[in-house]
Formats: sequence, structure tokens, C-alpha cells
Amino acid sequence: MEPDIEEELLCVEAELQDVQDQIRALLDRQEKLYERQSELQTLLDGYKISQSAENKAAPVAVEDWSGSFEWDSRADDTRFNIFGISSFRANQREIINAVMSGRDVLVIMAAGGGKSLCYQLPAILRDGVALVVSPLLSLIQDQVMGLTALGIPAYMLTSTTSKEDEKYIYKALDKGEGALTILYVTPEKISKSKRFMSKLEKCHHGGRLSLVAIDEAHCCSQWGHDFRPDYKNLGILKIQFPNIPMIALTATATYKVQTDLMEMLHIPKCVKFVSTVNRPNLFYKVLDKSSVGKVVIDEIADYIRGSCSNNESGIVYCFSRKECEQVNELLSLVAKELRDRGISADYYHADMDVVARGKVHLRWSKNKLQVIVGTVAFGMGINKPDVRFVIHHSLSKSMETYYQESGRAGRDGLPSECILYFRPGDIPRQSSMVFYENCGLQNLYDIVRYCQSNRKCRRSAFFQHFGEAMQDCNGMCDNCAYGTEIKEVDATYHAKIIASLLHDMQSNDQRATMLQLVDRFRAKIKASAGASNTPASDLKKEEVEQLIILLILDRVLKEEFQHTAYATNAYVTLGPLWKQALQGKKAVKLEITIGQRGNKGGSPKGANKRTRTSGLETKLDELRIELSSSHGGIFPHAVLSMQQINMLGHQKPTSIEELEKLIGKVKAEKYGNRIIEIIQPYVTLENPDVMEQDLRKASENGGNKRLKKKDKNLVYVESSEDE
Ligand SMILES: Nc1ncnc2c1ncn2[C@@H]1O[C@H](COP(=O)(O)OP(=O)(O)OP(=O)(O)O)[C@@H](O)[C@H]1O
Ligand SMILES: [Mg+2]
Repeated sequence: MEPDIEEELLCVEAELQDVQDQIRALLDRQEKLYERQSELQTLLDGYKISQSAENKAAPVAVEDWSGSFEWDSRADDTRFNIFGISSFRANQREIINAVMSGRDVLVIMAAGGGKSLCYQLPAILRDGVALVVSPLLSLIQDQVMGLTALGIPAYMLTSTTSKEDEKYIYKALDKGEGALTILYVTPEKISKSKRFMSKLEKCHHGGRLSLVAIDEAHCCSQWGHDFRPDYKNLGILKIQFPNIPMIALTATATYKVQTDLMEMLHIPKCVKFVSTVNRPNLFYKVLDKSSVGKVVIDEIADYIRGSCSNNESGIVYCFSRKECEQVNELLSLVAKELRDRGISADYYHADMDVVARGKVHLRWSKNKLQVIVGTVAFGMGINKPDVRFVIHHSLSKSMETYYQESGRAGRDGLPSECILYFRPGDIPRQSSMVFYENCGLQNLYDIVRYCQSNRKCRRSAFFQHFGEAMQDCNGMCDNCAYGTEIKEVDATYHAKIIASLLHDMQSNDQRATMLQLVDRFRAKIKASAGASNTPASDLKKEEVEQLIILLILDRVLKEEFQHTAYATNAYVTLGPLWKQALQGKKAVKLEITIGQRGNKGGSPKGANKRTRTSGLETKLDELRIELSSSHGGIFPHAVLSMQQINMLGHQKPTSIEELEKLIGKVKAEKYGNRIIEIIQPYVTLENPDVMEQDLRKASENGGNKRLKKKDKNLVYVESSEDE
């Protein structure tokens, strides 16, 4: 009888999971339909407006923002002669045209995409004063300094404004005296200063308010990652000045945030420009994190000394091991240890006094300090375009925050690296900090999936998260660029042991943290290996941790939390699908990397091979490294992506014309002769198999040498016991 019940229960649970998957898919679909609904609604509204205009025999207004407009030549002249920018980037011209036409505009554009120009240029072209709301003093100061240097009358009205400047600004608003083109304020000014609002009204009344820009507009939305209560009151601006174009700008792309802020700012009919979230110049990489703190710092220091030896700027993000107050200690310790290793580094955290914090930021901005070690508090105020690396010493709490934090690299569009140190053992600490947040655990598990994956393109995870169509990664992530050799281990048996261990413990009212579970598992495996013919565990401690995390993601296990007076503890308990695992009915496959992940230095035994197969591809890989250094130190992937190498390996083009069709004109023109030279011998092979073997042997020897040379600054780290 009992087996029947158990059987049915299993079926019900499996079906339940099915239903839950379907619900998730339906919710995704709902979100997409909402998006389409809003697009269609906007189209329909536009159509109705143009029809009613037609009825009145007025010219039809087609919303083609890339067409020609009367201000085109002035816009081009300002762009080039004032801003010194040779051409507009994607969407900039269109956005400027929409603002110039008097429309409200919502701009979603990735960090560093060039949002500032979209309101600064119309501010210059339109008569009067442009009001810009920006959340942070440091951001405002940077912008005002930059504009002033270009000779644009820009001012800010903040707590730091001198009495003299304040008087000048109020006079300009009040009477239109003195030159004032762009005025920056913080949102508090709008919500708290009656005097300012009354002056602004006078300015508007006198026809001198040219536009209103809301920068970092996601701060309006509670769904955004950086909600600011004062941003909620900015809706008043559209109510007070309904005929003044408002432009809201943000790098945060989620649909929920977009609709939310359109509502809060009262711009339901705005023209929306959504650019891709893709940051093609960022190289994403996940590295295995040693459990020994000093080893991680050594690796970071080696990376900085090796890859950024010209004092290129970077950020190292750290989080506390447990409690908040320990963050500060950790930051100063990491900064000190980097300094001990010869790197100019300092730390930055929220509790430092404003002056000290400002000093650190300034030294870094002026390249007098290479590295800032900070918490995420060191975030939105960063306007530095040439940050060449962002290293996460610990996991971010979601894909979205990781996108934002890592996105501080490479705002100037030049190749930059985003490195994340990951180890499963860090997860319980992170989950105990986020589990109480709305979707906190789900968000955390999403980024854990990103880290655990050894095959999937890192970029594709961002496209998926932000609901965007896939784009080519061009070999700009570790998984696409070199891949890692992976051993797939059937861990069904191991999962069974874990489920049975937890079942026994829970029957006795016991609980286990991840570490305790790992220890018990290893002890049990050892004991049963000695006692019977069961296989001894071939899994290392870190691999058992990896398995437990995999089982949590697969809902065989789950995390539970308990508050004490001092901390929140995370425990691992049985999840909805534990019975399948216990009965060995759930196939569990564990992917174990051989050697170090990310082709980082290779293992001491040289076991860390690339996944490439042919000798020709190895040769092409060597060539791209050589060409990258002779072309100003660009990334090898910028010369040829791994996909391109594979394609060339198969197609073996022998003329520039053929090559052009495969990799485009520019690359063919730049590197074509060398590429053809390398391919040629492989085409004329009389006995392809034999020659291929010979050539492969030769190139593998060469390849190994190159690998060692390239990665001389990276240290291979044996997995070791916990701190
Ligand atoms: N058309 C362009 N051509 C070349 N450089 C540009 C262009 N537009 C902007 N830039 C430069 O790109 C960098 C980033 O611009 P900006 O600060 O406006 O980015 P942003 O979109 O506001 O990013 P964030 O979300 O990080 O604030 C700046 O150095 C800017 O001068
Ligand atoms: Mg900006």
C-alpha cells in the first residue's frame, strides 16, 4: 500500500513542477504581451493623432526621428565644434530630434551609451534654461565641470553652491539676466525648496524654461535598484510645466521600471527609445575563488600587475563575510594587502566621512590611485570613462545588480574586463542577506546559475534577463573565447546520499549548514567505502559544495533561515523534489572543471586544454594574439572571435575576396594577408590526415608555450581547505 502512495506522491510532485514551469513561462509571456500591448497602444494613438490632423488638412506627422529636421546642421555643428564628438552613436540623433520637436522622451540606454549628450545638446540648441535633475552631488559636479570647460554656461544649485552663484542663478531664473543654459539640481531641491520652485515657475512663465531632464530616472521606481524617495515627487514638474519637453534617462531596462517611471513622471505619451543592454566592449569572466583569502588577493594583484601594468583604473567590489560592520575591516584589509603587493589601492565605504570619501574618489578619478576597493556604495557617482576592470571579490545579489556594477567598466567603449570570483561556499552568506527581499533568493540563484555555467555564453544570460533577442558575443566572454575542459560526473548516487542524510537528520529534528552537510557527506562516503563495495567519493570538498548548490537550484534541496540575536543562519533542508533524489530517480549531472576555470594559467599538469580541435585553429589563435599586440594592445578577440576562427578552420578561404565574405571588409583588409598565409598550407595538404597531425603537433607545442607566456602573471590555485 505504502509504495503505491509514494509512487503517486512522486507523480504529483513531478506534475506540480511541470505546472510551476508552465506558470513561469506564462508569466514571461504575459510580460511580453503587456509590452506589445503598450507598443500597439502607442502606435494606435499616433495613428489617431495623425488621422485627426489629416482631417484638419494638416500635414501628417510620421514619427520618423531619423529624418531631416531644420536644426540638423546646428546639431551637427554643436556636436562637432562644441562637444568634439565626430559622429552620433546609436539613437542619439533620434532622441535629440524628438526632444527638439517638443516631445516627452524616455531613454533606456546602457551605461556609457552617451545619454548626457541627448539632453545637453538640445539644451544648447533650444533657447532658455534646461533643468537637469540628477541624484548625486558628485555626478552633478563632474558634469558641471565638464560643461564649463567646454564653455557652456552650466551651474548647479546644491548645498555646496556659493551664495554668489545662488544669487546669479536666481536672477537668471527670475529675470532672464546673465547666461544660464543648463542648471543641475538634486531631487531634494524640487521637493523641498519652495523658493526654488517659485523661481522656476517665473522662468517658465517668462518662456525661458527650455526642457526638463531627469537623469538616472530609475530612481523614481521602487522596482529599480536604487530607489530614492525624493524622486517620487518629480511628477510635479510635468504638472507644473505641461508644455515643456521632459526627457527621462536610465540604464536600467526592465519593463516594470519603465512603465512605473512613465506613470510617476506623468509622461504616458512619451517617445520611448530602448537601446540594447549589450556592452560589446566588456569581457565577462568567472573565476574559481579559492577558500583561502590571501590566495584570492594574490590572484587579483597578479592580474592587475600583469594586465593593467600601465596604471589602468579599476574597482574591486567586496562584501562582508557576515555582518555589516565587518565590511569596512575587509575593505581596508584588501586595500592594504593590494598595497603590500605594490598596487596603489585605497578603500571606500558608506560610513567614511564625506571629506575622506571625496578625497579617495578624486585621487582615483585623476589616476593618482589605481584601484578603489569598495562596497556597492561606491557606485552611481562614478563617471570615470576609462575604468578598465571591475573585479567582484564576491557575488552580486542579482543579475541586474551585477550588470550595473560590472557596467562601470569601459564606459568609453574600449575593451575592459569584468571578473567575478565565485565559490559555492560563499552562497549561504549571500542568501542569508537577501532571502527577506522580494524575490531575493530567486535573483541570487539566477546569478549563481550564471556563475556555475561553463558552457553558456555569459552575455546570453544578460539578454535573457532583460528580455532581449540574442546577439553575437564575438568571443567576449570566457565561455565563448576559450571554453574550459569539463568532466561530467554522474552524481545521482551522491545526491541520494545527501537526501538520505538530510532526511535522517530532519527526522531527529536536526539541521545542517552547508559546511556541516559537506562534512557529514564526506564522513558517510568514507565510512561506506570502507565497509562495502560502494564507490569512494571522488568529489573534493568544493565539488560537494557545488553539488549541494546544484541540488538547491534543482529544488531537490532548499535553504532555510533562522535569526539569532547576532546573525541570520542559513541551513540546507530537503526541497520539493527530494524523494526523487532519494530513490535515485533524479539524474544529477555535475560539471567539474578540469584545472582552473577560464583557462587561467592552466593546471600544473597542463591539463587545461582549449576545446579547439584543429591545428589550423591553434595557428589562427596564435596569430590573433600576435596581431592584437601589434595593433595597439586590443583584445585578441577583437581581431578574430573564436567563432570566426572555427569558421575559417572549416571554410579555409584562400583569397581576400573570400575572406571578406566571412569576416567583413575591415578585418579582411587589416589582417587578411596574414590570415591567408596561415591558411594556405592547410589547403594544399596532399594527405590531410597525416599533415594535420604533424601540424597539430607542432602548433600544440607552440600553443603551450604561448599559453604560458600569456598567462605568466596568473597563478594556478590548488583547492584548499577553508579559512
Ligand atoms: N557620439 C559619441 N561619440 C563618442 N563618444 C561619445 C559619444 N556620446 C557620448 N560619448 C562619450 O561616452 C562617454 C559616456 O557618456 P555618458 O556619460 O553620457 O554616458 P551615460 O549613457 O550617461 O552613462 P551612465 O549610465 O553610466 O551615466 C563619455 O565619455 C562621452 O563623452
Ligand atoms: Mg549618465
